[in-house]
Amino acid sequence: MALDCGQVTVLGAGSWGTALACHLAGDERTVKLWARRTELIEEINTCRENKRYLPGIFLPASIQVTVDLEQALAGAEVVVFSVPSHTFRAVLRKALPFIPAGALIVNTAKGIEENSMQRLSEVFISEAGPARAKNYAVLSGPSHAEEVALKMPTAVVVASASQHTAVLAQDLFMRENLRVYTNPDIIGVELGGALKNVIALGTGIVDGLSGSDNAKAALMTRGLTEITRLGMAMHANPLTFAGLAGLGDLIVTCTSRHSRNRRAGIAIGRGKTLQQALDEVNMVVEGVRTTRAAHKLSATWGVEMPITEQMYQVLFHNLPPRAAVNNLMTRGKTREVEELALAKIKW
Ligand SMILES: NC(=O)c1ccc[n+]([C@@H]2O[C@H](COP(=O)([O-])OP(=O)(O)OC[C@H]3O[C@@H](n4cnc5c(N)ncnc54)[C@H](O)[C@@H]3O)[C@@H](O)[C@H]2O)c1
Ligand SMILES: O=P(O)(O)OC[C@H](O)CO
Repeated sequence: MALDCGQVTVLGAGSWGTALACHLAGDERTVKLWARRTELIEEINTCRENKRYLPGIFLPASIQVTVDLEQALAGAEVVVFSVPSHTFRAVLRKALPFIPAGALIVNTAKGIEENSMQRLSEVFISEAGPARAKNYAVLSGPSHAEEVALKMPTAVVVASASQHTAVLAQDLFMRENLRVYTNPDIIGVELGGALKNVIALGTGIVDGLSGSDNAKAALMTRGLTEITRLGMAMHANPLTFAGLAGLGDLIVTCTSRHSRNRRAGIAIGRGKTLQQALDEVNMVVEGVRTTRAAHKLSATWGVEMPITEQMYQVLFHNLPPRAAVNNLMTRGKTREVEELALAKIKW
């Protein structure tokens, strides 16, 4: 049952913002879509299509596109952020003066701010103040825009410091084709959504190198272990990583042809430089910045993250991918479940 609210404003007219605007349109409400580029407005107004970011999807007339942030946000009861995570602080800062008090804010970006190492809810609080945290939710999980736009069955999760806000966001997005769960663990949901991109770059590299299914399964499983280990140090609920924002998104991003992170990894595995891979994908590949942030977080929290370490060396220090694989395979022997004590399983 969709939330009965008036105007929704979506900030960011890339693949995800456009797909979510389409998803939310059509319930007798106005959806305003804020885009950065004027050319996109002309294209959408004439063709009702976002050809670069979501080709082949019809945008209903109830979606109004604008480049004017003040106009986009006037009267908004819900504001959905769908800008790349590294631009979130700047866009938020510009938007805040125009966001009506009490509006529900849903962030759909997946990343960790590189310099501050802040999760995006922390970025939000640092800009908007703690009083607004109760209106803030994050939406995450395995949800490629191309499939949501085609109404393919999808399940996602919303997390918020406030249960009331999480349920409002759940009601807003829930449809026959989109099942929405709530989770109080905002730390885990944010970390899962951001860190899976590092692993997806890695499985993409394996696809580019050899296509070994065994190696990809090992990377996904051990990747999830190190994400969970960092998450636990940062006070997330370990079970969140077994859910949609953890395992679910890891699976889709590591295996889908739609994944930009995986595609960038494939190009690197085939011998392209990082820059050549990014140029080839030509859309946001958040795993690159997230690898730097995760590398710093691993040092800050004193958590061992061997896959992240090797990805960091490949992306930023020209370590050949085959050498990275070899480094991972020849590490000292260890136990599978390091947190044995926590799991209360003892020999
Ligand atoms: N595409 C998906 O399937 C999907 C699914 C779930 C979550 N997300 C998340 O949504 C966020 C947006 O991803 P996307 O796939 O829509 O990206 P995209 O590459 O398709 O589009 C990025 C959009 O952001 C705009 N942009 C770039 N820099 C900007 C800036 N400084 N200010 C304002 N706008 C700027 C671009 O013009 C473009 O419209 C990311 O954090 C991503 O992880 C994406
Ligand atoms: O295309 P990717 O690799 O950035 O992944 C997009 C979404 O995070 C999938 O849920």
